[in-house]
Amino acid sequence: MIKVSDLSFSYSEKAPPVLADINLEFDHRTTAIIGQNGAGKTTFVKLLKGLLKAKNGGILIGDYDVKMKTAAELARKIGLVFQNPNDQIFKRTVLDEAMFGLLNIKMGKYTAEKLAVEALKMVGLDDKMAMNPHDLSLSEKKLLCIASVVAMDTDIVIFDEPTIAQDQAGKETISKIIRELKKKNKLVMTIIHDMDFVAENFERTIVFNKGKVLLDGKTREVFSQKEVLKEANVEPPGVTQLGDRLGLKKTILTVEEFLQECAK
Ligand SMILES: Nc1ncnc2c1ncn2[C@@H]1O[C@H](COP(=O)(O)OP(=O)(O)OP(=O)(O)O)[C@@H](O)[C@H]1O
Repeated sequence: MIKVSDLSFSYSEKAPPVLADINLEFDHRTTAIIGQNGAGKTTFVKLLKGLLKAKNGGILIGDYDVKMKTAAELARKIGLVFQNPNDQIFKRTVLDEAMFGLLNIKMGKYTAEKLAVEALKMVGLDDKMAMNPHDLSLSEKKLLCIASVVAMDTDIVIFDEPTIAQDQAGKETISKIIRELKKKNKLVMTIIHDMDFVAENFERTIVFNKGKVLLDGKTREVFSQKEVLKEANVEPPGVTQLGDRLGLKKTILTVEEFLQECAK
């Protein structure tokens, strides 16, 4: 679905590369990209979305060469939910905000409204459609941003730190959205520091360290490699560490798994 070949990137001629020789392929597995601050995750995602252009290397999304496509063309293929909702929201009502991207790609008003309402239902904001987005809580603003991207029905949806400002109910809503998008055969990716959420929701995990891929594999396998993770200053989820300290053989990803293993 996405093929990244020999991708390198620097913000300026003189600066050292932020990303160096990245080769990755993405299929339909839900995929988390993790790594400490400054590892290059956001830069990578901006390159996928065409917000930055790389001089070296290539990115193919299906048969699209990202370098050759306009922002509008890429908007139909790949959606990005920003970390900070205030960077994304600017319309006067929740419904207008959710419709904005669709109208921007010249969709008819009737269809745009239908898709936007469906997406707002998915995130549980359909009873707040007439409200000003700025009167929503931070958690609701984030859900609105998710709805605006989901409404676009892109093949790829990327969440930048989806769980920030979410309480447990908000996190569960986001987990449900991820599952529904996967059911629709979308590629769901995230860049994230919340390891518990990664363990619970993502099949594949890629660890970036200093602009390179340090680990890439099934989430359980990645979190089992605690010594390598240390190199990237990444701590496995709390429940994984607890299971390890108690000497459990299996790498534990969720509280349910922990309880099951302890009951054996
Ligand atoms: N616009 C920019 N101009 C110059 N350097 C930048 C710019 N944006 C990011 N950088 C630098 O590029 C490197 C990678 O940053 P990036 O934001 O991609 O990392 P990250 O892994 O997403 O970090 P975080 O987890 O903090 O979001 C950092 O050293 C950062 O300071």
